[in-house]
Amino acid sequence: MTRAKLDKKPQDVAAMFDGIAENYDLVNDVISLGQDRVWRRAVVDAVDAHSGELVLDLAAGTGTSSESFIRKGARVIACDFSLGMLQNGARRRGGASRGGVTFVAGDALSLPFADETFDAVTISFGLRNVADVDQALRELLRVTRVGGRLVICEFSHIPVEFVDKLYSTYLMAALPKIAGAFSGRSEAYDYLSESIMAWPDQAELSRYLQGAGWSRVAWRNLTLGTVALHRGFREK
Ligand SMILES: C[S@@+](CC[C@H](N)C(=O)[O-])C[C@H]1O[C@@H](n2cnc3c(N)ncnc32)[C@H](O)[C@@H]1O
Repeated sequence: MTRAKLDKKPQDVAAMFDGIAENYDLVNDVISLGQDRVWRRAVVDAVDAHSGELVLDLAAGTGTSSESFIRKGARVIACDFSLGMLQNGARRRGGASRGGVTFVAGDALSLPFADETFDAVTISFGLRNVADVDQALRELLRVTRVGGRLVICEFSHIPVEFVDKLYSTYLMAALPKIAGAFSGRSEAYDYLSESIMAWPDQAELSRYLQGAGWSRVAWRNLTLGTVALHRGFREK
């Protein structure tokens, strides 16, 4: 099976997600001990989508991160470049455009949308996988209307060093084995652990957002900082 490496070649990343699409949501529940549902609720609250708004859920995968927005009356475009993930999500929902969620194939580095299309843009557990984070943040800014907002949900780092070290041990030693038992694809979860450990911390990611043109950037930690929500606004 193809597994991505830290150079995050797009074809490797897309093929890896194609390979784990079938059990993707189940494995998330298992390895996060159900915390993924808490994180998703926090994203929905942070995006705070209103009825009639158009939301881009980038790197949406099977669309699990997209679903909750429609309950608030917004329409959602769930965009991803893994056709395996998109097809799995569309199959489960009975179509590629059903009940307010529309699946669209697209690359975060060159989004297939016009300037200022969306009221809000969000990306959950996707930004860490793109080959050029700065370009993805600039693309997200381009497709957001002036006054619109961005919410990023991504694995991050526990601010207490010895607890972070313990967590790293779990990531490297246990997580790929547990995920492998449920998915049969432990290599993909080796990549997950490695990419989390190599990912910038909360303050550094904030600087990336500011550098890409996002304003009023802030973050907050979830589950001790294993996950962080970053927020920004497009002001001009
Ligand atoms: C860990 S999954 C997250 C899926 C979903 N957002 C969730 O929270 O369950 C990461 C997703 O990012 C997608 N992805 C990675 N790089 C991408 C890119 N350059 N353009 C579009 N999607 C990308 C992958 O195909 C994969 O579906």
